[in-house]
Amino acid sequence: MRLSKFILNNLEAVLQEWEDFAATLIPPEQSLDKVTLRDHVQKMLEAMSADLAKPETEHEEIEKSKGHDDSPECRKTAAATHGKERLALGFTLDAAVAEYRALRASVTRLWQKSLLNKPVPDTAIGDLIRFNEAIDQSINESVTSYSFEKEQQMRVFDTILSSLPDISFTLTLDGRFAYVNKALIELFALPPDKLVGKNFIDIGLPNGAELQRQIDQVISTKKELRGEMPYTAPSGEWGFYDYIFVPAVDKEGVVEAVAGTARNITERKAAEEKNWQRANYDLLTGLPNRRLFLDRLEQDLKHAGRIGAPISLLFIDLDHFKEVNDKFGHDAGDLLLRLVTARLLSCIRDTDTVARLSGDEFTVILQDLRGTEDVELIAGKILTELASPFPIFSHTVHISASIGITLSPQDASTPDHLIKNADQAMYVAKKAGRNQFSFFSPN
Ligand SMILES: Nc1nc2c(ncn2[C@@H]2O[C@H](COP(=O)(O)OP(=O)(O)OP(=O)(O)O)[C@@H](O)[C@H]2O)c(=O)[nH]1
Repeated sequence: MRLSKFILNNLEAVLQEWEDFAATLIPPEQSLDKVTLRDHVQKMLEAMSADLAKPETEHEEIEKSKGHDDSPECRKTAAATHGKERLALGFTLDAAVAEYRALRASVTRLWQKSLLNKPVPDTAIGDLIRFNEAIDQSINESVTSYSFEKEQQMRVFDTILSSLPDISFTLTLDGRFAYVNKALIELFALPPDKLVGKNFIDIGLPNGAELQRQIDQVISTKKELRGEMPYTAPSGEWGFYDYIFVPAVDKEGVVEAVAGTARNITERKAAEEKNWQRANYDLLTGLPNRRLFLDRLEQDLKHAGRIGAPISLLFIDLDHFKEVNDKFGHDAGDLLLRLVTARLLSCIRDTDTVARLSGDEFTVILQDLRGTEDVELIAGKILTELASPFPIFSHTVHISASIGITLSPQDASTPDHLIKNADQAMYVAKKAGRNQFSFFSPN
């Protein structure tokens, strides 16, 4: 019997044998238990048999020996459909090719079995060679259509990612770019061939080594990682970016690549910074407001507690400030508050804090004090500074201040307690005639 006839007569047996054998070659998750998968292989076998049944012309034989494929369109179509379909079903290229290995082995084995103890027809060897050639050509067709389809998918994928303003890329396991989208190409101002195959250090990112370490971490932990970084583009444009590295894990749970996206968040950052400034600083004087002052006081108390150093809190209230507003107007009062701020800042060190609590109330936190003499010295300096005349518009304005002083840990060690003490001491100074300081006393 000719091989072509044998295949058609034993189609079911061949398909069953192929299915069993292919199942041993193909990873379990790429299972062959779908009827359509079987149908395509059946179509391919039918096409191959039809091809084998026709005598091969001398021209075809010569063309085949040159590696050219003159085989009928129906076989080519069946093989191409096979490649396309396997890709759509998530088969690896290896698994798709393994199916052909199984098909070749199954047909050969069953045919040899059928010839056992029977005279081997003269045409047997020739048929087997042609069958093998048909299998090789089908593999070729299938692989070509698989790769073409994959490339097309990549192009669609690239078109989508490149239409986004966000940066997208994939990295190999050693942190080299494998794919880069248009936004990344434009940001780095480098053509794709200068990016692909390079890592973050190669392309000169200042924090390249840190990014590389983060990629290693994503691979070892299999967990995504987010970060933020500033970047100055070759165009000179500065920006702030947030990024995320995500591990791409295969079906066995092995990380095969790292995908990354990054977004320019410069405007969002600026808005956040502005909001933070608004929430923590006084608009008129630029000094920390009550909220930031409380935060600083808490931090300073913790630090002082750790190193065992005393700190001091001064509560400063301007004397008769209302009169300035009443006499020279609110704008003059505002200007005076700004000038007072500058003078207060000139009396303290950079590590100390001056804050505006409200209206004409200011606080000062003094750190690293050697003793109360230091505090007296600074409080005295503040009184002198504020008592000096202020040029406000075309006027010369005279004011003074009353200062209450409390010490930590001597008087108290919590922010609330200290503020209460300093406020109380300030009233004592006011009552005593203003333009003076007073230390807190529990009595
Ligand atoms: N110009 C200006 N005035 C303010 C501002 N905030 C509060 N004030 C005014 O500051 C004044 C504070 O007055 P007080 O502290 O009550 O009184 P004082 O005149 O300083 O009197 P003593 O503290 O008793 O010496 C009020 O008249 C408020 O309206 C501000 O931002 N700008």
